[in-house]
Amino acid sequence: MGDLLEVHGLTKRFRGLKAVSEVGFAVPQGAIVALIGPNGAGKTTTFNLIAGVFPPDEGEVRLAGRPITGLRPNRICAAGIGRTFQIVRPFAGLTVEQNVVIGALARESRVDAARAQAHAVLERLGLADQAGRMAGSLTLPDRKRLEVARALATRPTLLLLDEVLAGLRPTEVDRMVEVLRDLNRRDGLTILLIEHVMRAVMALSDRVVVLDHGERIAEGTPAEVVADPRVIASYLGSEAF
Ligand SMILES: Nc1ncnc2c1ncn2[C@@H]1O[C@H](COP(=O)(O)OP(=O)(O)OP(=O)(O)O)[C@@H](O)[C@H]1O
Repeated sequence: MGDLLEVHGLTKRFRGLKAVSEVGFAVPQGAIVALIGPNGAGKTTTFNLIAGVFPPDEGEVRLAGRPITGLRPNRICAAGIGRTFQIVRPFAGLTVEQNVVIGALARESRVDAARAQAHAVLERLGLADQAGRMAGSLTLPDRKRLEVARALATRPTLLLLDEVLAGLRPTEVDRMVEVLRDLNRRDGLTILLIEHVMRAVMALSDRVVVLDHGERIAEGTPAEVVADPRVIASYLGSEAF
């Protein structure tokens, strides 16, 4: 199968600092690809460039062969890219269900259809029994699942996940890994994830792209990447995994 997402020569500078420098990689249709690297490597900036938070200084992003570079976030969402944020920010004063309905309304103008879509997603993520709770009262693992639910409710073909496993206990990590694997295998959802939890990266990813100081320093299967001396020196050597 072809590539769903293609990133070519992406560059972004912040006041002279090259946060992302000529980064290129592809996410094949139906694959799970991980973006890893030390703090400040440019991972979230790369997500922001893909999701249209700001345009790149140079480079191109294509979704299913169509250029989407520099489009606004709502257009990128409509094109089929859903994302979560590193800092989980649900509308705390709204219920879990209302939060997910808002996600669904990004792609669906009828409220009843958005509500049905929200229910399906909550069911899928095991959050249906929490639908009436205030989002602000959820535990961290449930807030993380709500964040995934909000992104999924936009009916993406490509899901961008920014550290959805951070702060979870090992059993909670395993549960989320199962949810993501199921979304990928059963629904054919293509996933690009930023993750520091290497156990999950190894378990989930078909391919891994490694960034350091804004540059792509390695790419390969999980086994290839963890054996790469450059990756060990810049990142894995300092990670407990
Ligand atoms: N909006 C911004 N304005 C100025 N500098 C920024 C901005 N966003 C990111 N940076 C800088 O760009 C570099 C890359 O940051 P980025 O957040 O993309 O890294 P990261 O790999 O996601 O790191 P982490 O694992 O800590 O989330 C850092 O030096 C950061 O300080």
